[in-house]
Amino acid sequence: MNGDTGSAQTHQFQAEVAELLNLMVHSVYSETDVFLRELISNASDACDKIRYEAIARPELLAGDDKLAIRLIPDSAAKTLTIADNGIGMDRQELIDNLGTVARSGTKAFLQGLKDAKEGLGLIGQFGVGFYSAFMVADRIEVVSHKAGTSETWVWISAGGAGYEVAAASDEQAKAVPRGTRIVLHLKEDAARYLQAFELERIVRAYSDHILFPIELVDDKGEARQVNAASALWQRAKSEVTTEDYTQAYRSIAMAFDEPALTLHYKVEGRQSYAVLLFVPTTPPFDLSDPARKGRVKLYVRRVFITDDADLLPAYLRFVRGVVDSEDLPLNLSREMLQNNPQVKQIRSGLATRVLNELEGLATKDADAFAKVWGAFGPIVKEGLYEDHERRAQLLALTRFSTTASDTLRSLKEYVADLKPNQTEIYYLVGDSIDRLKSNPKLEAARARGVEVLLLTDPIDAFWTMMPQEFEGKPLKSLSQGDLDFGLIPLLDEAGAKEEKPSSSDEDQAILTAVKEALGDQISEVRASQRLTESAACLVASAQGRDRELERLLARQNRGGGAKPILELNMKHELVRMLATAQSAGCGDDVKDIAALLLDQAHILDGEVPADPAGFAKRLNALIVRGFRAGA
Ligand SMILES: Nc1ncnc2c1ncn2[C@@H]1O[C@H](COP(=O)(O)OP(=O)(O)OP(=O)(O)O)[C@@H](O)[C@H]1O
Repeated sequence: MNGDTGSAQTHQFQAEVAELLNLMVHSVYSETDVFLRELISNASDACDKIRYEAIARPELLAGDDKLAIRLIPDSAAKTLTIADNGIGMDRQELIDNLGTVARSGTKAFLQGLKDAKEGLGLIGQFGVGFYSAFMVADRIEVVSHKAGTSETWVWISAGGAGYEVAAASDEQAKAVPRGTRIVLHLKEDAARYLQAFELERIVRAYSDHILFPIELVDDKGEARQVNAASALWQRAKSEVTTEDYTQAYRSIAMAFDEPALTLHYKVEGRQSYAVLLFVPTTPPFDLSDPARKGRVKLYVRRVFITDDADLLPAYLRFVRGVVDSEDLPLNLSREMLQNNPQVKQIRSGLATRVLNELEGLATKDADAFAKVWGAFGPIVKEGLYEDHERRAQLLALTRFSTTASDTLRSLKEYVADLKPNQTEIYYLVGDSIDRLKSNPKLEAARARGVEVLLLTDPIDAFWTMMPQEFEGKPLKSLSQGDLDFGLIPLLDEAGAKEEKPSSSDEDQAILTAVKEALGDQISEVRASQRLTESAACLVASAQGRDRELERLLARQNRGGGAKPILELNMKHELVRMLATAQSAGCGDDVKDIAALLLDQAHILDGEVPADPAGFAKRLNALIVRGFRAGA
């Protein structure tokens, strides 16, 4: 019996839990069935845990080694009980696990849940599983006995602000010799969860592939197994229907959508393992979690080991599923997982296979691939930054917005459409497609019909930092370093005879005067090869970081601050005016025009001029002077 047989202690829920419960209790969601899947999934996790722990401590299973989950409806009491003989929880675990939500991003999740019309999809993904039971119950009692301990504890809550934890009565303790028994006092409108056929239907729909038997207990106390409890990944592909896969996906990934891609195969040879992986259609909720953790579950000979084995690289963390090894030892420790050569081999094989399958999908069904890319492209691109080994394959998979088309393009398509003498793949990084499209740095490329990749995902500024090439063509930023489009013919040859950047004395004098006027706000002033219409733009040096990356880092106060180069369009009227002002000895005009050119270049990059008031003042002064001179 429990050492502490004192009266019940009342605890407050963590604020986020209280808010969550409020949402659940007053739930307007019609699909409340999901609560059962959540509780069964927790029960199954508890069975997984004890089976794993028992590898080292077999005594934990003593007297009761047939792990199972039981559903016990009681029409008279209007309760539904979900019981398991898994690992159980002690007093502190009841408080920690059922009184708080440990996951980061809870606030964002709650907001998402409030905003979403169809918020249910988020419930399981975020792991508020247990609390979803308050959609159907107005009071919940959890009686739990942790394996290997001698105490049984009861957690009780009616939603609201708090819960109670007390030592179990003798009768309760006897009913739960190990594991957890969750008694739901069903709300009036949830009475259908007392009906056997309804429970069976939900189990088949959501939890058929749970590995432990789920037994439905009738009013005579007789139990009947209602799930298939088979490891679907061990079955031959020919025996599995699309419907089976969808169900398995939903139960393994706790998802509600259809898988966009299913990989089911067995590897045999030096190492044998079965793989069942899914690419979801809708992005899982934890995709932007900074931990960037994958969730592929590792089993060893049907025993669940961990979902924390990083079986896929972080940039494939949206892939869900199972790997079941025949050869790994059951008692794999964390260190072994890190360093085990067999696990390493599995990792490498999996990543390659997933990328191959994605490639296959892109070839076979471009529309389906476009959807996958739309949902996960920005994540996959992280691989361009961190997976050097597979970079070429990843670049081939990547789809880009470009100046040439309204639909996304691959580099293969880009390279097939190169202009005569074009030896590089051009790109521009920024924060929105529309803003990039009006960026003056595109002007010279546009005049030659040269296609430019428009990169707007935050990760783009990072992977482009490293030298990249596709089929021997280097990728080149239009906002960095020197550009030489000279050999690529203009579209309108007749209209504009290609001119090399001017280097006349007058031009040189303009460049020197502007540099003098702007001082160390810029590192250099030079004649531009990229501009045909606009007067000025800012670029980074060939050795420095690209402009967009500088901006990103500066925004996060992480360095940045390298001085840009100001490029001038020597044919532009405003720039030519500098020469006139200079020869007329109007030093102030030269200064104002130079400052204005720099401010314009910042604005065209989507930035605010360093001194907005000064900018407005100078602009006004110049306009007034212009009008006066013309009057
Ligand atoms: N039947 C059970 N047996 C043992 N522990 C349980 C049981 N049910 C819940 N728990 C514990 O309570 C925790 C919280 O459960 P909850 O359903 O809220 O989220 P979760 O299961 O951790 O997340 P997810 O739903 O994403 O798997 C679990 O992680 C587990 O530690």
